[in-house]
Amino acid sequence: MSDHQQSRPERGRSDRKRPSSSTQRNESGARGRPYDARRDKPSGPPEPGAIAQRRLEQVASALGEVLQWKHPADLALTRWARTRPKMGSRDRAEIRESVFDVLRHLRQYRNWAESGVGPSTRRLAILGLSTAIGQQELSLGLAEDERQWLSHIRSLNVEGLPVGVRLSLPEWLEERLTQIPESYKLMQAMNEQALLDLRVNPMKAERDTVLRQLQNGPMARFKPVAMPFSPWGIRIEGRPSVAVWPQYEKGELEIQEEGSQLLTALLEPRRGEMVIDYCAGAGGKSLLLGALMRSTGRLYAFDVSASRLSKAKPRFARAGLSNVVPVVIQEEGDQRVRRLHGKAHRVLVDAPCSGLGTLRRNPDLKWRQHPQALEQYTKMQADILEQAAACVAPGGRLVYATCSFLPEENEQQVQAFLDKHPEFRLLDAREILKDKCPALALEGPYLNLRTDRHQTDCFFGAALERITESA
Ligand SMILES: C[S@@+](CC[C@H](N)C(=O)[O-])C[C@H]1O[C@@H](n2cnc3c(N)ncnc32)[C@H](O)[C@@H]1O
Repeated sequence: MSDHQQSRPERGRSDRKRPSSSTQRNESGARGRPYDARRDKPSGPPEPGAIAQRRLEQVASALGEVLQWKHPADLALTRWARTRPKMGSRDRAEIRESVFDVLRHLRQYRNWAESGVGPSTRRLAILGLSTAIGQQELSLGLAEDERQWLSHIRSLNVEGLPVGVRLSLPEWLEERLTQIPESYKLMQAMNEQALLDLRVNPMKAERDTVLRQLQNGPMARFKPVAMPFSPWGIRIEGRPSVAVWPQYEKGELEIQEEGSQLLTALLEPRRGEMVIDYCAGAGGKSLLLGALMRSTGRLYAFDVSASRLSKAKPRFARAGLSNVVPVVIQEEGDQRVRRLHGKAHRVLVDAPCSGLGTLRRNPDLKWRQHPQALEQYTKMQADILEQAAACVAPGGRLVYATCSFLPEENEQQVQAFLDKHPEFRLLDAREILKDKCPALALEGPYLNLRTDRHQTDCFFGAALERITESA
């Protein structure tokens, strides 16, 4: 289940300043202090390739953990790293980048890994690490046959491979992509790393003021720029710890993907209204909703998960929001939900979904999702939409959203709802967003964001209005 959050930022390649292979590094990659790969011997110059060898072993070990698919890749990596406290942030970043590269290209890499000798996880690790640190640096730590194998693989022309292998798609997903226009371009874009998206808190700061501060201070090295569409968004390169930036600590800045910002804008909450974020999770969208309401009125943050909601509470406080009421609700028949029937001006349903629109950040979802899970999601989405819609007041707005590109989770879901509920009508997202996001080009009445066209995660949003009271 995806929660639409950006996973911990990955370090962009442009951010990497790699020491030359002859430079000595300690285990965390810092220059100057010699790293002793033999550990129990006195400190001295590393043996040639010792660093690359050790890194390769680490990547293979981390992959062994992640490829069991017991947990999302981010969590599996965090657990794996927890048992290796001596690793520095640079070690972790390089290992993560290598593992994620393997996850993005798993089908293609498995295809290549069938050739060569030794354990296949090691060959996958070689391919991932060669992307992360470069073939030349890695070669120092390889045996001669591995070096030859890697050179051979990297010289092959991927254009000759079947599409599903070239793009590393599971077969079930490859089949479903036939429903989606220009799906090749879409999936190519989804195999790229995403940059890191930030959002200014409109209650506390102006986007351009914060942007100037970042561009003129030490954060300038992350190349902050205004987002193309979101009026609150700033995009940066690299993987800095934004949580220690003063603007973040003051609640002026949040991490939020641009697509998620635009979805929130589709609800257009106003001061003094009663608004429900029906699947609030850790509060990613509630934060912007509350700020757009200028902390007035009442914003109910509902979720069935107490642990997710508990993560949202400190974020609301940091953002200076006092209008949010977090409520852990029951999946069905919740009395507190019933009491709000027909009362809310705006309701957002940020539904649980396959999360396939976030493959840039969560490439493991390709391998962890499956058609049976999709059936469960679509059923759950229809049920939640039904319950949330009951809370919308006459003339009120309902926004249904997912971070998926699959029609069965998106347009088809909305169409089925509209067929059943003539008291709702579809609004045109282009009309709603045209003043706030003048550069945003949409092809129909839905907010249909695609990574290849909008450089955001794939988000879907439909704005509906209740035109008469339901019977
Ligand atoms: C896509 S995530 C929400 C992400 C969140 N809106 C954000 O921006 O951070 C979907 C959420 O729906 C919640 N959920 C699942 N079933 C639900 C139900 N029946 N009613 C309300 N929330 C539900 C999940 O716990 C999860 O937090």
